[in-house]
Amino acid sequence: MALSTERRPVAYVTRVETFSACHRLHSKQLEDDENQRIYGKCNNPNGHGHNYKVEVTVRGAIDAVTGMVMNVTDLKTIINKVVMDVMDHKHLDHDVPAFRDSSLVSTTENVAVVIFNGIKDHLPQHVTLYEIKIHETEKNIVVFRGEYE
Ligand SMILES: Nc1nc2c(c(=O)[nH]1)N=C([C@H](O)[C@H](O)COP(=O)(O)OP(=O)(O)OP(=O)(O)O)CN2
Ligand SMILES: [Zn+2]
Repeated sequence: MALSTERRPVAYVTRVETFSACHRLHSKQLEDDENQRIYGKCNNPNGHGHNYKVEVTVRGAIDAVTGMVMNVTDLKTIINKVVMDVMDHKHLDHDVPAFRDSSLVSTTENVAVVIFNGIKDHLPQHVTLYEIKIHETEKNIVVFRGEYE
């Protein structure tokens, strides 16, 4: 059987979800006064809440038969499992194992990394996770693309 040499177009597909959660910016590796100095009002002992918007973008070749990189319905199922079931209406520091059981501070940067690492292994083999973008507020937005230095 001859292999096709035709190149397939590559596309980026994004699914957006929102979830509500509360948290406190507080490092277990710092003294209380240092936490207060660095995080200010976000170090409030009783925490504060956000309506997070998370954008999950995958990259892959468009399948010539289905016309899809991957079915967005399947992406929705993965996001529900990794993000919504775990983080929605939760206290990130007390309820989410990635923060509760570690010294990770629940900054939006770290929320993005946790979501990225949770989603990447659930994707079909031919698809890669390109980017997690989180809007913590309308003004505070973080992108993680799986990069390390
Ligand atoms: N690099 C980061 N800095 C800050 C983070 C973060 O995740 N990464 N998070 C916070 C706090 O969680 C805080 O809730 C942000 O609130 P705030 O700055 O008050 O939010 P707004 O910008 O929307 O509100 P303004 O009233 O316009 O200041 C802080 N820093
Ligand atoms: Zn906050």
